Amino acid sequence: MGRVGVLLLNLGGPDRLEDVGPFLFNLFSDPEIIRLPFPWLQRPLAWLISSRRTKKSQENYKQIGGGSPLRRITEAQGEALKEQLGALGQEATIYVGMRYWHPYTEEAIAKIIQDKIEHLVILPLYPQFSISTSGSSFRLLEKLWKENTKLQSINYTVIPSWHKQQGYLQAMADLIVQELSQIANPDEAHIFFSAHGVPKNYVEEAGDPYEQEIEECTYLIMQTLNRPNFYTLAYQSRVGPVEWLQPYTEDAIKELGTKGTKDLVVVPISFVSEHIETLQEIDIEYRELAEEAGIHNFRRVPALNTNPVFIKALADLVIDALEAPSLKLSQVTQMKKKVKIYPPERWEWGMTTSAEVWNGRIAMLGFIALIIELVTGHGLLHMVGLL
Ligand SMILES: C=CC1=C(C)c2cc3[nH]c(cc4nc(cc5[nH]c(cc1n2)c(C)c5CCC(=O)O)C(CCC(=O)O)=C4C)c(C)c3C=C
Ligand SMILES: [Fe+2]
Ligand SMILES: [Fe+2]
Repeated sequence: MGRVGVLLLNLGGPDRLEDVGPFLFNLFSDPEIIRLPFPWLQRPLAWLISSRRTKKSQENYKQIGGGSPLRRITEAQGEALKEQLGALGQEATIYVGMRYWHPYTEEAIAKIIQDKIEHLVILPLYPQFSISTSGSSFRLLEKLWKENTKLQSINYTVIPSWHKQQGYLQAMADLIVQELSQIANPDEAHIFFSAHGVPKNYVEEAGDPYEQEIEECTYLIMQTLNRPNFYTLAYQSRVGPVEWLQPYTEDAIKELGTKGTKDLVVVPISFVSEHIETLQEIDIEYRELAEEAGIHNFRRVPALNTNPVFIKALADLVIDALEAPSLKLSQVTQMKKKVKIYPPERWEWGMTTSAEVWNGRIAMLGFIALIIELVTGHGLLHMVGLL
């Protein structure tokens, strides 16, 4: 085999407080994050939402040391993966491609071309597929591939999602056991899986498999754990006024408090690194909420980061992918399309009735907000709770 590369895909996060605004602008400029019927509206709306959200978001980043640890952790995962692959007899160069901040996916691709990589494995660091995460990165890569003939000669394969991978499930179960072992009555503790949410219409209209993969994954972790504890799955980090996947984490915590739960072990499920939503949202906001609800023993299972069992799982995924027939970016989108998932036309043009309604609402909101903002200096989006 010739030169082998692994491209790790991730979201990216602002390294410093002054990066928060431009990071948010990049995020909201992505049509997979905010769906609009008119592409020309995307950037003005992204500008509006990001500039109104920056201050609040910066306050949160301040609470975790003034920036996201995501770059540092993802790069450490890359180094550990390289070492593990080497130990298994597979030399490879690892590249990190972030969607919304440095090092950008485009930068990683430029290095891959420069290094004359011949075999490439594309591995998103999201165990479960969502249109808004891995889907967005695949979209971007598809575009880069179409534009560049040098990329077209690389023999590459995509790993769409890996939420059932044995080593990954084991690593998650191990971390939960470690946390439970610190509680006086471990069997009494309630295990609380908190997944990052997505708007409900992603699943119900666009056919995003995210909810199903999260549910399967949670179930399989509980099976691997093989303990008698009760468990709950809920969704965190809702943004904006529309309905997201339910139950919401805050509601579920309050309800458990009302029912008399005393020991809660929170497991972040949709992301493999510490980031703002584990360090700030769970550790600070949800902890406070739990305390108020009478849950006095609130614990959070750490993210996988460079956990050796997890890194071995990633290495196994890469080795299996190199041995299996290759899966192309277009095949992933086609494959999902067949089962009414990830339909590009529908996605771009909003052909379903309710997507139309939602697109219309957003467009209208954008227009009105832009005008009100210009005239009064006060944002409408702020009033409706989007910011
Ligand atoms: C699997 C994980 C994630 C999904 C699904 C996801 C969807 C999603 N996110 C937003 C809006 C925002 N996300 C933000 C930060 C952020 N999101 C994820 C992961 C998922 N997002 C991570 C790991 C991070 C943090 C990175 C870091 O800095 O540590 C933010 C910015 C932070 C803030 O202002 O709150 C926004 C905004 C939407 C709208 C969405 C689905 C459509
Ligand atoms: Fe997000
Ligand atoms: Fe988020």
